[in-house]
Amino acid sequence: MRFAELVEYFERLEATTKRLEMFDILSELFRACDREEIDKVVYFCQEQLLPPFRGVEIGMAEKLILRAIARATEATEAQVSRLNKERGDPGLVVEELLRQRNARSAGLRVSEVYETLLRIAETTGEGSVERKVGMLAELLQASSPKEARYIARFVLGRLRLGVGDPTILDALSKAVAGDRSLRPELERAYNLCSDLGLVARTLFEQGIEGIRAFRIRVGHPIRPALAERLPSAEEIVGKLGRCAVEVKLDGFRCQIHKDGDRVEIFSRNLERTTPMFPELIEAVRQQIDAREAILEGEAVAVNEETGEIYPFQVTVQRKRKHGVEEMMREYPLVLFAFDLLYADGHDYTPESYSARFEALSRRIRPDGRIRLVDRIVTDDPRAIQRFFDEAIARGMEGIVAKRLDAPYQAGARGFHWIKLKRSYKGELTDTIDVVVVGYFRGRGMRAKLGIGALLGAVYDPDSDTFKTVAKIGSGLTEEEWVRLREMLDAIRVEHRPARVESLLDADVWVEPRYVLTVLADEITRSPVHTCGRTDEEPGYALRFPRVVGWIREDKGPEDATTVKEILSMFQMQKRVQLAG
Ligand SMILES: Nc1ncnc2c1ncn2[C@@H]1O[C@H](COP(=O)(O)OP(=O)(O)OP(=O)(O)O)[C@@H](O)[C@H]1O
Repeated sequence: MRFAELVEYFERLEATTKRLEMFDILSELFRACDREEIDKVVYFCQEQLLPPFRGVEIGMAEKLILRAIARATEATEAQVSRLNKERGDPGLVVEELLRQRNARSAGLRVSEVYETLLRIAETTGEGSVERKVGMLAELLQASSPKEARYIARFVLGRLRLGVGDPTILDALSKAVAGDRSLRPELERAYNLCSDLGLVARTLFEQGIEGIRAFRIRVGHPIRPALAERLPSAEEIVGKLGRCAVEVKLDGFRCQIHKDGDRVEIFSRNLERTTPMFPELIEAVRQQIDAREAILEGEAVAVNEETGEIYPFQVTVQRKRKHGVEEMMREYPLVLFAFDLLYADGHDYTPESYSARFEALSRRIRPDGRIRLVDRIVTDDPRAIQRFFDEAIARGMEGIVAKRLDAPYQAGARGFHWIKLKRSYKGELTDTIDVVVVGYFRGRGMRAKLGIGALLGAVYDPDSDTFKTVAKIGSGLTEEEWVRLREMLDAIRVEHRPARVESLLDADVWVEPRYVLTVLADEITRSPVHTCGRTDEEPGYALRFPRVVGWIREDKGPEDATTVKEILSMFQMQKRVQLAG
């Protein structure tokens, strides 16, 4: 496929405000692809060169892109920079400048553009900045004005097509089978490898048989299993019967892949975090009794003298402050392992929790930074309550109860795992993670800041859409409001994104990207929000929502709380209110 053709599809995707239309455009696009390029086209749609766990980034700041534009268009850097200030989009700048020169495309193919961009990303070391600029300038020079617009935006990370992974899965299914029937099988494969390009290419090369034959592999992160909620120990036993109850630690979720001496660690949202945890890498080499293994656990800072687990604020410094080396000396981490997914050719994911935990305990050699998570196995709600109270007293977040006979459910939130957290008096028993989809300018004092309230949405994986649930106007300091507004302005979009369903009209719409944790008093029925709304019934809203903390870096928009979770929290709240 020619890149010019792909760009036509990008333009159509950008223009649509309807999710279904987006689905149709994508399936048409995929149908037009051949097997050599389908993975690349999928990556372009996801606005990446490779899945995030591969850790490949183009690594060019706006300044360098402007320099490449100047070189490609033979304008001066000052001219380019001035024009960029006016337009606010280097994509439009390069388009305009090339148009003035009557530039024509050299007939670039999708794979050529992709490979050049990958080469730019892989260029490192001395003199790499200049080489990157040179390669990009050459690519832009070979482009038509419109092609250059999208290349520049892609390199900047500002393509903003607003396409979600489930929509891509649906569209792949439609492109091959004519309908959405293949989605569950494609999704299963995706959950096992976290690489949509690979799934697409396998589908195009080997058909659905290839997808069915998909197995987990060391080095490819598996999309993590997630927990549901219930409000009490009684309800947990009611649902699971005899179950395992583990402490819920508040640190970094780590999925560890061991291949001989090579060890990789992936975060909850499947980014490669290996460099953050040198002491755990070493511990894996020493303590894990397997040549190849995939295991999961939570890494937390532990006070070696008292054995106490530090609060999250201490653990998280590993990410924010100083160098890793220094933090490692000051607050070394311990990994509390809770699951084994794979070991030496054996896929444990279809096996029961009991079998997996037993195998996990056999594979960990004692005396090191890798330990088994604390747990009990019981069918007595009082024992669970006691374990829970002790966990809270030790500063833990709560507990996670696990169904003994459940397989590992990659990429799914289900009642195989149930979390119970400390409840805040008079408030919901859990916080809610909303995606910011827009903001309102506000009145009075707030108008001065340029932002008065956020429009927060939750995620609906079935339709791959974001549905509004709250207007949030408190919880941040003035400085934080201003900082957030600046961050939102950088991702603003012209019209309501196609995947956002809203009855409210935000003053500024933004690409759904940032997730904030919100505390609220309760969930109420509301006619103004689209979360849970049907033709006959009003939606749901958060009462007195306020932001706690800051943007959740470990969560992408699709990791926000889901519509289904809001509905079940609403039911839980009714039961708790009745009981109280
Ligand atoms: N023993 C444990 N078993 C499973 N997960 C645990 C355990 N201890 C801590 N965790 C953490 O709890 C998370 C599971 O809770 P949940 O499914 O709600 O994910 P989440 O959306 O990140 O939730 P939260 O915002 O509550 O951390 C896991 O991602 C993991 O990081």
